[in-house]
Amino acid sequence: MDALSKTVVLEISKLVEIESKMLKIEINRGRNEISSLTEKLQLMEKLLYMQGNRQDFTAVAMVRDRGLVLQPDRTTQPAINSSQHPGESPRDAITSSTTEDTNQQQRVEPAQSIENAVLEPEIVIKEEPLEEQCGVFDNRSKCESVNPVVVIAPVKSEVDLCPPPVRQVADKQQFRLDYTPVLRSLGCVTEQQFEEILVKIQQEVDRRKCLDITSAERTAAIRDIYRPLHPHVYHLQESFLAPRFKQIVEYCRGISACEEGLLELLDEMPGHRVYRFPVFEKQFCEELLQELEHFEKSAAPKGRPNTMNHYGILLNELGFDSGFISPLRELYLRPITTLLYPDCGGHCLDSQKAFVVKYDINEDLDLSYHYDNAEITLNVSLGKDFTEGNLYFGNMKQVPLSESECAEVEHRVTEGLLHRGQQMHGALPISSGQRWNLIIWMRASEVRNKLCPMCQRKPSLLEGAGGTRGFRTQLAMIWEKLTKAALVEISNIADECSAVLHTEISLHKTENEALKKRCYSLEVQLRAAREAQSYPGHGSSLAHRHSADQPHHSPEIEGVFGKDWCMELWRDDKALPREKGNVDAAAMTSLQAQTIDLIESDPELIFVKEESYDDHPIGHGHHMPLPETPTGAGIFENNMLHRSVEQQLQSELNNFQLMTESHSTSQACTQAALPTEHLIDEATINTIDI
Ligand SMILES: O=C(O)CCC(=O)C(=O)O
Ligand SMILES: [Fe+2]
Repeated sequence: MDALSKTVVLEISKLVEIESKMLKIEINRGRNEISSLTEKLQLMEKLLYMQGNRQDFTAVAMVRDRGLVLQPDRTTQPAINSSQHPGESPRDAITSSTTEDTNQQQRVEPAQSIENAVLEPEIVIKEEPLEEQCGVFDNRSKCESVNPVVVIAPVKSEVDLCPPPVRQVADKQQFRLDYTPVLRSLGCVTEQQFEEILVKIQQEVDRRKCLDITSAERTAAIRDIYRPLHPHVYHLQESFLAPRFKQIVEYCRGISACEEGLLELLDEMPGHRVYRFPVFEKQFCEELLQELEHFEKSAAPKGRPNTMNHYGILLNELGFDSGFISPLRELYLRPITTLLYPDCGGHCLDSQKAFVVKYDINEDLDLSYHYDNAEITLNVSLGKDFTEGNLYFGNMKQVPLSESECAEVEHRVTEGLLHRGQQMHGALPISSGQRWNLIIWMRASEVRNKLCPMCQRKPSLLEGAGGTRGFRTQLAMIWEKLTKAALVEISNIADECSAVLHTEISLHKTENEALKKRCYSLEVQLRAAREAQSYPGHGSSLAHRHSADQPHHSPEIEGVFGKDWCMELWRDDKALPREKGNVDAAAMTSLQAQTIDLIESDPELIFVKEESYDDHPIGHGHHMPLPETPTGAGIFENNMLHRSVEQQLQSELNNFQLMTESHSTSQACTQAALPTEHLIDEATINTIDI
């Protein structure tokens, strides 16, 4: 197993080494390209600014999460229904979902109209790891169209200029063809201006390419630097969850659960498929906020939650994913989304991007109209003492803005709003306090592998940085190698073990054979001794020889195995435990019993004893057939066997008594006169007749 661990370490080190080399290359390349693209972007900003002030439309470059969001002012985004009701304020166009919401609506100050909304141009760039921008469809793979989607559109006629793939951005001619009309309309007319834009775009592309690396670096730094205030909030517990939420989930887990039944348990925004329900307990929200504020104040590095929110926290970098967000998605949210959104991958959500967004009077106040890079989004309000800041929802992104009708939804602390990621929505400005929200963008690779939700194309997946294969794939290969190595190692160990066992078995066999012979020999001597007893004149020499050759302690057969004869092993004393001092006498009794038994009955009885030698079990095929014994066939139990031998000895002695009385003198004289060696020889061929 030690060799195995070494292989693991070796393989993983190799993998990490390759991975880091690839990352370094990527970093360098990205750094070089960033500077040139930055300039281009600046120029583009200028152009758009000029254009925004000059023309009566909003230059909205909606990036569809992975591209540039160029919007002159964020307050222009809630220009809800403005096209349908010219002159009406965006907020007037919002329809409320509940009575409470209606009251809320009446209290709201009218927002700026589109006409007066064009203030400062703003470039909002989605800041997510590249793989989250457009089609991370499996580990390390990315949708090929990774460059920003430049969607430059007046509000009333959104124009989506699909992006050329990265390679083509480098192809100036192609870019010119694709973008010249729009850029011209925005005031980009000279060759120099055009060049500058190209540089900026390229820089943005490259910046995005590095995002996963910088995120990994931040994650590592946070792990090193940051000490949590409430470590327990990182691990999802049932006690964090609102009782009603648990009931809803319980219902969804039931086999008879259906959408209609579920809808009775939720607040629904009619026609929008937006649902509201309690998610967390108030106390948990407070503790989570304390933890997040503690992190905010710490020296740990922080990334922007996305391209649109400037303030907030990426929960994966802080370490919330594995212990909190993933189980929340898998165990609690998926049963709900399975019933509510089977058509949007609600049944197969398999990853997420989770973050917290923060709104404050001196920071972000609201969030522009947008859609998410998600199949389903859960947005939970965490607090803190804010007023206003409701959400509003329009149609799915495919529906032209001019045809969209929006509705405002009150967002209450501890409650969640569940909606399709591709449904257009935004957050209205807060008027006081802070507003913190937990956002979980839930994704289904099954869905996005077919159609990228950001560029609406079938994604052609690219290998991510880190070699030709994804990290997981490589890890799987290492695992396979390890399994094979383990198999070989384990087989070797098994082979060794069985070889030892086989050797031991054959040793035992040899030992048994020798012991058998020895038993016969002793038996012969015993017999001679008996006869000497009956015929004192002839037997004295044999009796003497017996006592000299076979002392009454364990005999040794050094010539056979170079080890002591072990009577205990042979006889298996487990069933008849004895004090050490009694062993020798008992051994001899038993030996005598066996010796006679060998002659009286089938010698194979000896092998039955060996089988009960359970410290060295004999494998299949080595079992000896059980003889029919006077005490019954196949008795393995040691003391039973021992008793049977004793009984046999007793009967043997009785027989012997009878025989000595009835034997003729001549017979006895002939036997007694035989030399001992000859007797032994005869005994070994098992032909002694008594
Ligand atoms: O601020 C909010 O509640 C909306 C956040 C949101 O829609 C998003 O992050 O995708
Ligand atoms: Fe959103």
